[in-house]
Amino acid sequence: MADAGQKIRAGIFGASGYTGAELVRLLGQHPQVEITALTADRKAGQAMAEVFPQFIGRDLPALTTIREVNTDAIDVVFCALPHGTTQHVIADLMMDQPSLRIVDLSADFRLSDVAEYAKWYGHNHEALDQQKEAVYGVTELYRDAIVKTRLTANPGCHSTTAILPVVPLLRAGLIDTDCIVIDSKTGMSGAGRSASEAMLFSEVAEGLHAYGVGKHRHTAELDQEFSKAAGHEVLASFTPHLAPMIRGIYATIYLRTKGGASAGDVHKALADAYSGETFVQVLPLGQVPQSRHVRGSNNCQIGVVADRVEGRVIVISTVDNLLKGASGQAVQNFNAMFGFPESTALAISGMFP
Ligand SMILES: NC(=O)C1=CN([C@@H]2O[C@H](COP(=O)(O)OP(=O)(O)OC[C@H]3O[C@@H](n4cnc5c(N)ncnc54)[C@H](OP(=O)(O)O)[C@@H]3O)[C@@H](O)[C@H]2O)C=CC1
Ligand SMILES: CC(=O)N[C@@H](CCC(=O)OP(=O)(O)O)C(=O)O
Repeated sequence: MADAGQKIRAGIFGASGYTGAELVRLLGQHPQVEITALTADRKAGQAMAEVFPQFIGRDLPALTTIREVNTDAIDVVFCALPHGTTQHVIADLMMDQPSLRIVDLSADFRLSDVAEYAKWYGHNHEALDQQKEAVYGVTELYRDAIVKTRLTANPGCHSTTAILPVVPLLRAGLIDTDCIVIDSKTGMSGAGRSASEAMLFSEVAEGLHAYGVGKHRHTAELDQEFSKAAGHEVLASFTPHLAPMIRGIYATIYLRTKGGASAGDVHKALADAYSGETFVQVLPLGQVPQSRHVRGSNNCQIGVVADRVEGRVIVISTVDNLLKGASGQAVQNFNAMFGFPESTALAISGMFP
């Protein structure tokens, strides 16, 4: 538990990116945080307000390289760098500054099996000691471990959206583990600010397409978390799609129930699992969520609808990829790690319309 009135000094690595900017926006409203370092790569040397004019008038440190950061003057690092690069940055930080705590938004520390990491990411993991300390950061599922860890590995945006509804159903033994089908759509900001020409307005607007079909990296996170929840290996089908919107993940999940469980039973299990949670909202049975209702908030809204085919149920889950899918959950995890109420700086409803 942090002392009352004590300000936590936060460094945001990768502050010139989309998730970095969202961290600056959120932490600017956190009464117990002082942002003392912001880093960039190509944009190092610029003022934050030059890169992101929405921050004009805010008193923020200039963007520097990571090497220029005085790590003695920070208590927590929010690391919003590309995967691959991240593992080396975090290994150095954890070796140099044992008291530092880190919330990593990249994929580098999410998979506890480093052979799986090498398979899905195409290179070996080279921070094995640090990997052993990492806790997978779906706050609602792993809060007890997150409170104690030095390194929280914030989950992927598609992964968070699917894991929140599916894991409680696996734990309760309500669904068939052979038949989990996740059809997930994402907004374009999920690809980051340095995205390729495939993210141009003219390539994405007025269309919809699947990508990473049968081989998207978040499949590995789903395998890990679903297998843990079921107590045996579970392989789900997962296909992401790029939708012509800026923010949002919207997952339609097809499930087969076990032992005659109804949509009502599924709904009750989810409502019970999240009854004490601020950020996961299970809608009344039959009500369908919309991405626009969680946009700009840290909420995940879940709907449960009976399929006309007996024994099947359709579960729909949606988050804002930059909030519950990334920076919002990172702040939620930070709050848990430092003993602040989890909703500090996150008590914001969706931005609608
Ligand atoms: N966008 C999203 O919805 C989500 C993103 N994530 C993950 O979060 C992380 C950040 O994503 P996002 O903000 O979208 O990415 P962006 O591409 O928008 O930003 C990347 C940031 O990292 C900096 N950077 C890039 N390469 C290096 C390097 N070699 N050394 C130091 N700094 C570097 C960039 O600096 P500069 O601008 O100067 O080049 C920029 O600040 C990624 O790992 C991503 O996969 C996770 C969940 C959701
Ligand atoms: C639209 C788009 O490209 N989205 C990204 C997901 C963003 C995310 O969660 O990224 P990491 O798992 O890499 O941290 C993707 O599908 O790769």
